[in-house]
Amino acid sequence: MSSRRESGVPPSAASPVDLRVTDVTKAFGEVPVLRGVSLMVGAGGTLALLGPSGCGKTTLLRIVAGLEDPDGGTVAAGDRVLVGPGDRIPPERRRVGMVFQDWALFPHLTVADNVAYGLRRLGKEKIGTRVRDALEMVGLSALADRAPGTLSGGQQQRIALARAIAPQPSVLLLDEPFSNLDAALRVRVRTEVHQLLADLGITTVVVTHDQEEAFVLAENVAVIRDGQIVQQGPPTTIYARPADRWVAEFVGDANLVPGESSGGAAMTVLGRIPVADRVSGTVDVLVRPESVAISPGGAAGDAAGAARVELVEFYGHDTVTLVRMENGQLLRVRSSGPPVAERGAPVVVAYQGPAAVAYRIDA
Ligand SMILES: Nc1ncnc2c1ncn2[C@@H]1O[C@H](COP(=O)(O)OP(=O)(O)OP(=O)(O)O)[C@@H](O)[C@H]1O
Repeated sequence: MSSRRESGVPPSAASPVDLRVTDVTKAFGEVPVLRGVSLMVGAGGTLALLGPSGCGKTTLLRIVAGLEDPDGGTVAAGDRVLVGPGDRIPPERRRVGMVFQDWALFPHLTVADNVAYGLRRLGKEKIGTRVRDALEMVGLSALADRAPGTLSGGQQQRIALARAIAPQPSVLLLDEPFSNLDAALRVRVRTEVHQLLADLGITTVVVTHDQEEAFVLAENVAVIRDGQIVQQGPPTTIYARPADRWVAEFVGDANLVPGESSGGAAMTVLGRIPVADRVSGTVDVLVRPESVAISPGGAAGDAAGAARVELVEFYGHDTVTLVRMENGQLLRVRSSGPPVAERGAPVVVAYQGPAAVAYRIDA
């Protein structure tokens, strides 16, 4: 896909604004769906709203877009309150563009007419320019006269994006943008969209249930569970220091290794593991699979780290080895390159990461 940098297409005319969602609540009937959600996206930044199915992500996007009204709380973009006590800007005047999960393209309209859909209040000439710019931006100028049904999934996805950016919104919302694409296409289209977002510099919220997608696309991630934000921060922080066990397991492979912690270290079946924040007492230590070194051969006597290989998964770029420790605990170990030991072989494993996060058992 040609990008703005390559094509010379001008950036969105609207200057970036920040987006602030403050204490938003929403219930459908008696069922609370959003329970005091607050988040901030810096001007021109990208935030991924990451959570499991049914936790309220789409509802929040629809509230920002104005397709749904909150029961309480405020949504503001720059100096404009989009919705809040006593304020409500109608959807068409919010300058918020949305790409729906199913793309919602009109099958009976051409690609160009789909992209022009949100521009009806502009003059004919301006509409033509905006449509051309938007299609050029997503690299699909040649397809302007086609019907959406004759395009590939990846192309339809880009048309939906072009339609959302053509009105030059201040805020762009993407709801599960790649869920309609098969696995092979998804990674390529994701990179294209990532490049486009970087070029556009529009304040963007991407909704996803896919941790990898959230981490790749956004410089900030808000993790949502049961209608509440449980953690917000850069992907590296969320991965390394998850707020609780649930987040730890939701954002990647997690071994939770029991131990006794005091004085900044926990004694575990893997030996001594340095622990962050001097958490003490009976704990679960978060050990990411790549923080475990594995070597073939048996451990001397009853030394810590003795294990046996239960399963080997070779991924090409790396290998995940499932090992069973002598106390029965199963551990996932990720090492670069090919497998180091076969199923059933004795191995020795050792912790090799930075100070680990520990969760108190009674917490
Ligand atoms: N208009 C509505 N009327 C009644 N219930 C609704 C309505 N819209 C959403 N819900 C319910 O609210 C909850 C949250 O839905 P929402 O679509 O926001 O979740 P989500 O996190 O986006 O999930 P998914 O990824 O599966 O789309 C769900 O239980 C859903 O059934």
